[in-house]
Amino acid sequence: MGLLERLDAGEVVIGDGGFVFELEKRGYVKAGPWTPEVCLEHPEVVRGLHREFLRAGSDVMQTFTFYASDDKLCNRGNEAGVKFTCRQVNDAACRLAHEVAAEGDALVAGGISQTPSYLSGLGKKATQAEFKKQVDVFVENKVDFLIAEYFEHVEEMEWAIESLASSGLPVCATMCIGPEGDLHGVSAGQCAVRMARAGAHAVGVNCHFDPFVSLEAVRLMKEALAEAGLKAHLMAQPLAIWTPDTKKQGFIDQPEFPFALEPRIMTRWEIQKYARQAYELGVRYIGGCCMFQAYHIRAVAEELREERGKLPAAHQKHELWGGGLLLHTKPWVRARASREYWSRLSPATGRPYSAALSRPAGWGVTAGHQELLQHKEPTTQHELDAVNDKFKEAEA
Ligand code: MET
Ligand SMILES: [Zn+2]
Repeated sequence: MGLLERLDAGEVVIGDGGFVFELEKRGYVKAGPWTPEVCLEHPEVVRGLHREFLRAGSDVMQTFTFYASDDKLCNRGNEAGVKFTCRQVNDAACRLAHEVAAEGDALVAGGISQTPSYLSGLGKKATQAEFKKQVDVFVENKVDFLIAEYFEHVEEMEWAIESLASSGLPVCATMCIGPEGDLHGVSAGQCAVRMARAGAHAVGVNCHFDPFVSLEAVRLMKEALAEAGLKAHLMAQPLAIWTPDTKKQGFIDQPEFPFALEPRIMTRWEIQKYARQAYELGVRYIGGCCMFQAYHIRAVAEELREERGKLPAAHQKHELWGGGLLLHTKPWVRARASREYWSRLSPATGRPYSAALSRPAGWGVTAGHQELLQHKEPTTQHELDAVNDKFKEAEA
């Protein structure tokens, strides 16, 4: 069954988790450019990560094509100075996703994301030309559906949806926004309305915020869609870290981004709560983004086992609510084999004197950088340009 048949029948579709952050940690993606050359450089690593998510219960193998538009990939050669084209990266990514999807009953989704062309103000034609190159490869590779994800300006998202819809394939659209809406001041609700009107079959959010903040944004989207009399499936692929303290741009604005976020990682039990709340809100495409690992996806599949009527292969090594601990040698650990225990536990950070909320280190940076670290996040291209100018001054 295809994506829309599954969603129209009210089934839960479980997405995958984070590739770009995970592979950065493993040493295959560079933070900064965040591009997915690894699909060609170390295909076995990408294949292995797809397999982990499949085993954990993902119904979708999403091509690792984040930031894989030509305008983003150009001048991003690997250490050997070899450059890969959009066509090469997207084609390799499609093959890897297909290969693993065939090992289960998974769907393959081709994914596109925001482009430098849009941010540099090159306009609709140039931006869509970038999307089209990716879509052509997805269509040739016969993916099952398409996802436009990680857009923070609804205008670019509309252009992306238009490009994807021209393929005739089902289109999912998630913006990396929270309840405050996009970076142009468009509310979350209006973003959903505009995504649905542009032709998206499923709309929602991905990345940038924690599962609970993200669901708040999806709730606003749901209300606005109902008010506008529009029908679209709801989708959520949030971070697997806590971001109760973020501003408009989510975890990008946290001082810990991107190299010190580990203390914020959610437990599997917290992700189970997310899965339940997402389901109750009516979200039927439930997955994850950055920091979401296979055990988090397994937690989604386990929480929704009755609704789905099945459990994933990885469940063989994980009994519900820590049941496997009954085989532990120590009786006080055996006593933890219960829902009562894990659903009520409040974990510590383990860091002496650690705080719940963060503060950037203030030493070792220039006055110019110091000012940048305190910046109020830009919400328009004009403001972003001004901050970039300041950055250049600070560097000079
Ligand atoms: C920064 S968002 C990245 C989304 C993409 N699907 C990934 O997992 O890598
Ligand atoms: Zn992400």
